[in-house]
Amino acid sequence: MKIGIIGTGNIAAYLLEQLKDANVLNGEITALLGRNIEVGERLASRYNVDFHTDIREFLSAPLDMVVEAATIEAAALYMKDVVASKKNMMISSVGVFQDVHLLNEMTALAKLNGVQITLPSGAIGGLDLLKSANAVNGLKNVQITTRKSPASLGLPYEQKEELLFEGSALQAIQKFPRNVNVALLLALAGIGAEKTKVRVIVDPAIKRNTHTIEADGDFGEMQLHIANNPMPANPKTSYLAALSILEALRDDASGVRIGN
Ligand SMILES: NC(=O)C1=CN([C@@H]2O[C@H](COP(=O)(O)OP(=O)(O)OC[C@H]3O[C@@H](n4cnc5c(N)ncnc54)[C@H](OP(=O)(O)O)[C@@H]3O)[C@@H](O)[C@H]2O)C=CC1
Ligand SMILES: O=C([O-])CC(=O)C(=O)O
Repeated sequence: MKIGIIGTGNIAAYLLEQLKDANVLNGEITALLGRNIEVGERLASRYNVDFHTDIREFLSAPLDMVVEAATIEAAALYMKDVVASKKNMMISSVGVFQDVHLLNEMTALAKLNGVQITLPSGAIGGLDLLKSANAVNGLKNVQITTRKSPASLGLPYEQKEELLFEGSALQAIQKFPRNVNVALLLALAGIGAEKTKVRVIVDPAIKRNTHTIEADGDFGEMQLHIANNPMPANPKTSYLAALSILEALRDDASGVRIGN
């Protein structure tokens, strides 16, 4: 499998470093798309991949899979071209699907072009459970409480503990586009972005990015607490988010699917 990455930041660099060892995955990163030429060329020469700033040149490479690891804006800008060029795609900036019409449009485009769009589990878990719980529309309530340090939320160091936000996943992703992609994932796996409830707390005493997910419905109830180590290169992003892409790439290459 030949993999292209959109983005030249934290997750992109992590994937390049991991996949330089041919034993990690039955696949290799061959191309990068970015807008930061200095960083892009540095990564390209270090990991022996092609660097492009032009989407058409990037997509003319023989890629089987494109991993978006950039921003919601970049995902919105490029995903139609990727899928229309018959390449499978993995999207990290899941917040791009706050517009449900866009999700429907992309679903249709993927089917038309015979490719798969994957939204990896990212920095959380429990999506399998929510999907099963809602198999016959029996999921009633889903809530996520995200607690992060000021550094992870991009706030001043001296910020006191505070409930910064309480509302729907739809409102949350608009306010915190770099921090609550996970809320959109939950919404898409469950009861939608308007009904999924989100709380965001800044906590100067906390070192980890924590997400507490609560759900109930006809299946019963669940609580899942995840205390994620932040990535050193970007503390907004949890290490688990990068690991989930690696694992999703591995799953894509295997013949057996575990879960759901
Ligand atoms: N689904 C999930 O659970 C999670 C999702 N995420 C999301 O994953 C994404 C990647 O995370 P991470 O790597 O840590 O973020 P970083 O900020 O470290 O990297 C993002 C990179 O994208 C680049 N970029 C921005 N705009 C464009 C563009 N138009 N074209 C190409 N490259 C662009 C930026 O480069 P520059 O600005 O130098 O041009 C930057 O280096 C983010 O959207 C993040 O919010 C993160 C954690 C969990
Ligand atoms: O990495 C995390 O803990 C969550 C995150 O940033 C996001 O969902 O955007």
